[in-house]
Amino acid sequence: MVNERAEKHLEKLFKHIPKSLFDELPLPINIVDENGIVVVMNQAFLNFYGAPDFKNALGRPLSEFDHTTRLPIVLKTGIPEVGIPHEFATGKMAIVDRIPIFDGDQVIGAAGMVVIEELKNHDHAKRIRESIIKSIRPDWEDNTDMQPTTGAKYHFDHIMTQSQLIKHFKDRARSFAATDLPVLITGESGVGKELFAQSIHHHSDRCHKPFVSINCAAIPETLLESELFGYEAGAFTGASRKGKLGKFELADQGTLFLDEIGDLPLSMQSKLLRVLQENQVERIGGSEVKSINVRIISATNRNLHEKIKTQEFRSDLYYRLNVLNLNIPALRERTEDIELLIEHFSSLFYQKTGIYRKFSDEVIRLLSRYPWPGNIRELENIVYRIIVIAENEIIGKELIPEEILQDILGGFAVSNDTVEITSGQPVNSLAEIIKRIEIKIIEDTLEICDNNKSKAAELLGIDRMTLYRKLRCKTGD
Ligand SMILES: Nc1ncnc2c1ncn2[C@@H]1O[C@H](COP(=O)(O)OP(=O)(O)OP(=O)(O)O)[C@@H](O)[C@H]1O
Repeated sequence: MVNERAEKHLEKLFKHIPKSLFDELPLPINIVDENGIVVVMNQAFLNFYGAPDFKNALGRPLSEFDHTTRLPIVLKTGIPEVGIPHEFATGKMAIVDRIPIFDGDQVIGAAGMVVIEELKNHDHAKRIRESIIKSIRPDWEDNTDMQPTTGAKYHFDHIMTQSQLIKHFKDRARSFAATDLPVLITGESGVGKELFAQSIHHHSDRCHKPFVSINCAAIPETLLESELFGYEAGAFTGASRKGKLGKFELADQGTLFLDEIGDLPLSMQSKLLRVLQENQVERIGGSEVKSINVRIISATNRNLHEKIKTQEFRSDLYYRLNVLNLNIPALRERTEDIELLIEHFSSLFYQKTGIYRKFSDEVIRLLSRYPWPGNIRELENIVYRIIVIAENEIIGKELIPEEILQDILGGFAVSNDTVEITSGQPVNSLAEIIKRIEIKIIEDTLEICDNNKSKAAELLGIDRMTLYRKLRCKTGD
């Protein structure tokens, strides 16, 4: 279906593609104009989306029909988003591309495409996708994982590590994948719990069935029940006329990932427990009970033992979820992975944008001292943040964000690993140990500040004379 208003956009973008082709094209695609109004929506898209009403979106703002769409954002930024996992308003997950359409340097529209598995066997559609992406990014190479229909994008090869401990956890998780038992993954925020959950699903017999995830902390308590169990038409005021499938039904035969399970309100805990015990769900407002076959993987960064003690988490639910367990260590407990991950994220950035940057050894050494409270997610963000502002190919320490540098310095006082107090000289007293630690901190700060003593003194919150005095103590002057 091609709206008349689309003509001028399509002329520009698809010079070589006859417009009549859109409807036969097995590549789900929709195109919006500069105002976010839908100008193209092909049959493959409607089939994929599975909501027949969606064809009414033609000529209307896409966001009215699907609040999850990011095409309006791409219209604003003009930055293509290629091979990105996306959850549609229907709860369906897929890998999508969002490509801005330019007229000169002005964005005049954006195309959204869904990378369905069937494309693997359809050279023509694959080529069209490629030419659309290359129209905006000529050096792009396709390495998108075309397994979107399951909703899980990652598998064990995506878990980069040099740490023996993580390698051991990967082996353990592989053996968990061979079973159908519930797995509870614990660990601080950003350590890769979801990556492990998706990998287990991918490695299991359920890999061709859906992987559905729900973040129990992000959804308001009042909506959680309908999100999990669905509702019948007209079940409550404001409910959709057609009713809604819950995550359990969507995940039937596959895996349901209950993220942030430690934040699940108590009232929902008992309902969840009942479903897990009976393997049956009943939609809100419904009378029919439906049997479901779902493997549960849950994750939390909370201490569930503490929550059980304070009666915020039901122990019977805990035992049901925690049959198999993985406790993923924080990044600061596996600093040997930092360099590898920096290289990994730099190379991902290069693949996506063609921009190549190398982190100097000094920067890697400094970043390895940072405690990474947000773990790998924080490291990933910092790597991208630094690369985006870097003008030269080699990244030097001046690009490390100030707050990270401050933290590295603050960390010296508490971290034994960064201060060598047993370097061959006998230590006689606490005062001497403190003196050596102080000197080590001052030396490291000077290194960070390019030997600028005023700056180092300022960072350490001491005056310059004190800094000189302390350094003189070292040399015994
Ligand atoms: N070992 C790894 N190798 C490569 N990327 C990783 C690794 N571990 C985590 N990541 C990346 O770090 C980010 C955070 O991972 P993930 O979402 O799995 O963490 P999480 O523990 O589930 O976080 P949260 O508790 O906040 O939900 C993701 O972009 C993920 O791809």
